[in-house]
Formats: sequence, structure tokens, C-alpha cells
Amino acid sequence: YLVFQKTNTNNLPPGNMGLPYIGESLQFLNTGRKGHPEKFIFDSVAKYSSNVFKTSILAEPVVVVCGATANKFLFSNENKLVQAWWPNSVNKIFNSTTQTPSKEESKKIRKMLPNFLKPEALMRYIDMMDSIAQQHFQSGWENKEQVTVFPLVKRYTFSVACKLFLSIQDPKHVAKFADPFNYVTSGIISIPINLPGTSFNKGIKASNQIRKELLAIIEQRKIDLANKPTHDDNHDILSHMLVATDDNGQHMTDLDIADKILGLLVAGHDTASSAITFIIKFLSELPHIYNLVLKEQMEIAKSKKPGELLNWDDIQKMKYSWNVACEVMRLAPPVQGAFREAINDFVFSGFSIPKGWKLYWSTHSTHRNPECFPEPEKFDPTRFEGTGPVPYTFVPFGGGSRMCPGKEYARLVILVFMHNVIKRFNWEKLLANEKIIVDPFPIPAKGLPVRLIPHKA
Ligand code: HEM
Repeated sequence: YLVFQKTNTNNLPPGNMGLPYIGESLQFLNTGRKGHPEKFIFDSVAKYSSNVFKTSILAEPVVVVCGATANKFLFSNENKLVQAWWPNSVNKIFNSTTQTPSKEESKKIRKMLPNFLKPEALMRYIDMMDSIAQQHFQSGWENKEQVTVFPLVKRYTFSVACKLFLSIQDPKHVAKFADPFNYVTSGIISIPINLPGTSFNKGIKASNQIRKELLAIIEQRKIDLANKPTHDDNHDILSHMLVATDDNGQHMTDLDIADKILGLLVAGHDTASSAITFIIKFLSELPHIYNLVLKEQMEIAKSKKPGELLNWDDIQKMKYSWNVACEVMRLAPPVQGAFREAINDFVFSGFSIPKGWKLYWSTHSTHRNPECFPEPEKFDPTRFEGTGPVPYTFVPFGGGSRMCPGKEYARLVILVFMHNVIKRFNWEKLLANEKIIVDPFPIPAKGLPVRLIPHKA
């Protein structure tokens, strides 16, 4: 027994715990802010000649695990060996009642979301997404020579989320509500030091402002529900949350609902905006791919009657476009990776992982690995044809029981946008080598300004 204990503690993965408290957080965050979030991980893998290494980030001991085997191990041991864990910065920004463990939080939201986010439910919203996209293009793109893509795309994804989650569609209300979200995003993965001026501090302030606005919306909705129980808005996520009960028959509190919707609005619009912005970027760099997407989308556009909105069948025809979107998310994954917590001592890949330590899996560790994707730097949407990539190698949405519940929603928002942009325009980047910043989602530093070239009538 003693021998086992000794081996156990001696057998931690190789790695460097860095400075007290700060650990290697700065290396971890700064490579992202410099546009190469994978660098810290790839450098460490090379330095220790190991796909598993220990470090300390965001004030926690963390074991970073790389590769398809590691992904499979984490994704299939959910609630057996590992469980949900988010850094303190995430918990403080998203939970006003910080005492609830994230596992319980995640279960609650997991139970509620499928009703909304399953394909059968989302089918009903495709025409609504298309009509929001059309208004968006009329007001933000048409008759403009140049646009800055990222802020515009954010306006589109945020408008869709506001309509679907909260039935808010007045553009003025949407715009006012959108501003503080920019601060929440960079506060999410930050060093949790709450001093004036830090990203974390700005994130907390912004999240409080949004929560206040959400509480006002909830209050109003309760009044509306009492007055008009059969109103149209009763189909949105807010109404579902107001009537949902847990196993003990308890309703969610208003604050709980505000927290959940805040989380969904961030998870649901910043990630998709990053993906769409990179789709626009790659398509401007790859004219042959642009032409193939154009062909697919124009066939769909031509099959529609004037004024007819997109429907589920049209989305199913967008196969090549989705392969392009997947290839973009392979090379520029919106989410860099996610954390877990070891709920028991266990051994992975010959190394001991102590109970309570955190683990981190990274999308890049497989997405850019030549063993998983030959010639990984090459943009090639045909990788997704046929049976597609080997399981656990293409993981922009994670995997297993914690796979992103918004995956199908994201697919629809992205495809509806691709249809609307490509049937109107071609475009050229205005900056040749625009820097990329990852904080925590990747975006071009200047928002991707492009010159628009409308198709000839
Ligand atoms: C391109 C868009 C998106 C990408 C790449 C993405 C990716 C991810 C990833 C990698 C995770 C973490 C999985 C893990 O912990 O292992 C996640 C979790 C999550 N996503 Fe998404 N996501 C996207 C869009 C959305 C949308 C549109 C929604 C909501 C409508 C959403 C809601 C969530 C939620 C609630 C979780 C937490 C699930 C849990 O803790 O069990 N995501 N997403």
C-alpha cells in the first residue's frame, strides 16, 4: 500500500507550476491575446515530450490533456471520474448566487435546454432567423461599400438570441442591451482579481448591469403572462423557465433565471459570431471555396418563390456550406477548450491525477494534429464528407454528455447567415494581415473590415 502511495504522488505528469497563485496563467492567456492560444499548449507538449502535462492556471493546479484519446477519456467519464468545473472568474460573472456547485447548475440548465434547442423545436424558428437576417442585411450591409464584419455579425446573432430567448425585437432595445456584453466576454477567462480596471472587474460590473435589465424584463413578462396567458411570447425560453419546476416542484427564482439567460446569451451569440466572422475571412481568401458555397446557396435561393423564407428542407441542402463552416471551426475554433475537475484519484496515460485537480482539454490539440488531420494547415472542407473525421478528433462543440447543447442552434444561425451574405455579395478584405486576438473567443483585432461587391442583377 505504501509503495502504491509513493508511486502515486511521484507520478504526477511533468510540468511547471509557475509562480504562486498566478502560476502560468499569463503564458496561458497571453498566447491567446497574441492570436495563438494553442502555442502555450504545443510548446509545453514539446518541452516535456508528453501529451499530458501539469501547470497552474487561474489559481488552480491543472493537468492539460491533449489528443483524441484524452478527449474520449474525459468525455466518456463525465460524473464518473470528472465533473463540470469552471474557473472562479466564470462562476463569479455568471452566478449571482455563487454557492451552488457548478455540477448542479449544469444539470438544471441541461434539463431545460433540450425542449428549446432540439432540432424539432428549432425547425419552427428558421423562418424567423431568415427574416431577422434579411432585415439585418437591409439595414447594415446593403448599399454600403465597406463594412466591419465582426460588430455587424454580433448584432445579427444577438438579435436572433434576443428574439428566441426573450421575444425582444425592438432594435433600439436590442442595441441598448448589447453593449455590456462586450465586457462580460473578456472577463470570463481572466485572472480573478477584482480591482478597478481589470478585465474581471469590468466583466462583473457589466454582468450586474445585464442582470438588472433581465430582472426588469422578467418582471414585465410575469405581468404579461398573468394578463394574457396565451400570448405568442409564451414560446420563448424565458416563458419556459418561468413555468419549469425542479424535481421537488420548485420554480426557479427570478435571479436564477436571469443568471441562466445571461449565460445562454453569452454562450449563444459570441461563439457563433466568432465562427461566422472567420467564415467570411476564409471565404475572402479562398475564391474557389467561395464559388462552391455560392453555387450551393444560389440553387437554394433560385428554388424559392419571391418573399418565401428559408425552411428546414433548405437547411438540409446546405451540406457543402456546413462542411466549410466545420473546416473553419477546425482551424479557428470559437471555444479553445474546457475544464473538468477530478472527482476521484485516477490514473490517465500512466500519470496520477489527484482528486480535486482540474483538467483542461483543448480543441487545437487534435484539430491541428497531422495524425488526426493530414496537412492540418490546409483548408479542405472535403475532410467532412462521407463518414468525416475520426471520432473525438473534431471537437469544436466538445463531446459526450456535456457536448454543447447549442450546437444545432449554432448550425442554423450560421447557415442562415451564410445564405444571406453569399446570395448578395462577394467581398475583399481591406487589411492584408489583420492580427487575431483570442480573448477568449477568436476575433480579428480590427473586426475584419471588408469591401463589399454586390452581385450584378
Ligand atoms: C459555434 C458556436 C458554438 C460553439 C463552438 C460552442 C462550443 C461549446 C463548447 C466547446 C462547450 C463546452 C463543452 C465542454 O465543457 O466540454 C459548450 C458548452 C455550452 N454551450 Fe456551446 N457552443 C456554441 C454555441 C452555443 C449556443 C448557440 C448555445 C445556446 C443557445 C450554447 C450553449 C452552451 C451551454 C449552455 C454550454 C454548457 C453546457 C454544460 O455545461 O453542460 N452554445 N459549447
